[in-house]
Amino acid sequence: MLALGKLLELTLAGREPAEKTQLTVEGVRMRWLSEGALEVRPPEARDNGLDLLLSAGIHGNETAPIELLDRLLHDIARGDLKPRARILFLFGNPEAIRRGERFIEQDVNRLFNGRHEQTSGSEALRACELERLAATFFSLPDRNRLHYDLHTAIRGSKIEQFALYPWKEGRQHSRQELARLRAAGMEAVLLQNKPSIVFSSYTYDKLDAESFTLELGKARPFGQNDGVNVSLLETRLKQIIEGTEPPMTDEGLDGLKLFSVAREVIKHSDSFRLNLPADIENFSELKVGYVLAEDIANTRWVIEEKGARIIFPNPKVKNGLRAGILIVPTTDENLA
Ligand SMILES: O=C(O)CCC(=O)N[C@@H](CCC(=O)O)C(=O)O
Ligand SMILES: [Zn+2]
Repeated sequence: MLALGKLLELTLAGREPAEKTQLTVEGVRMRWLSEGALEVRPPEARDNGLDLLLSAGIHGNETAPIELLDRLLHDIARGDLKPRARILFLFGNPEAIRRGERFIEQDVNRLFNGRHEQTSGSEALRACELERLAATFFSLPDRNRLHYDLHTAIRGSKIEQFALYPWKEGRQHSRQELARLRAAGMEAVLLQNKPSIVFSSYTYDKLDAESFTLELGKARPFGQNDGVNVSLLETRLKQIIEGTEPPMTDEGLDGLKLFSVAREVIKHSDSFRLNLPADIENFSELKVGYVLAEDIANTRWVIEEKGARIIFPNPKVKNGLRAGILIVPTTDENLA
């Protein structure tokens, strides 16, 4: 296997490779760009015009997606997987990955779309570098752009695998992309309805990619991910990479559940209290009238929406950040 296939090993050891560019026997070029960043380019004659960004480890303790990208890279470096797409592999927060922590000082996934400029520290610099790497990668004209930012969740979930689809004024969510996600094993998609500061929102909003955050199960340490079944996603990614994806039928989206954001619950102060059991699962339903949270100056978050469910409840976030998302079921009538 080519040494650059060991991007994860290099990243975990904090090392730069001696050789920055290597070629497989089939002429696939692997190029190390920066810590945790590697570009794969097929020979020109095989290139099918897709630019695919695969990122993981934006949160350092979310190891199943990192292991998945590591397997894909090994297959490419051995010549077992023969790309027809250009690919950028990114391990988002190398220092947090080495320490097995979600982040060190600041959550990198709250520092995109301008946020890193309002703060300082190594994670702000990394978010800036990730934006630059993504922008350079997606700068070639007339190509299809796709970004999957892979995550696992802090808690268990009534729906294990789901995607979050960013929003941009004047742009419609794509039914074709939802069909692709369904084929990749996603059971639900959350359609955003306002701008956001996460990585997938940056590539969707600023770089015109079709972009998604994918949640694949519960976060566990390296080597303990047997409970996270990524086989459908892995198969689909290999097909996307090799240009062998079976045609997608988009009718009915095969039972894919769609949700939209009703409200983001923002923690405003240290007085914030979330009235949920510590072990509550994502997608748990909340009854109308339920007092979900309380904050400074007697402010209360009361459930008003019928069929509301909670995802990513987390009272430990910093003040000013999202402490949960209230979602409601929606239909496919506004898809492009
Ligand atoms: O389990 C949790 O509370 C968080 C899991 C996670 O890291 N999710 C992403 C979602 C990003 C998005 O909103 O698209 C995050 O919170 O950064
Ligand atoms: Zn995450």
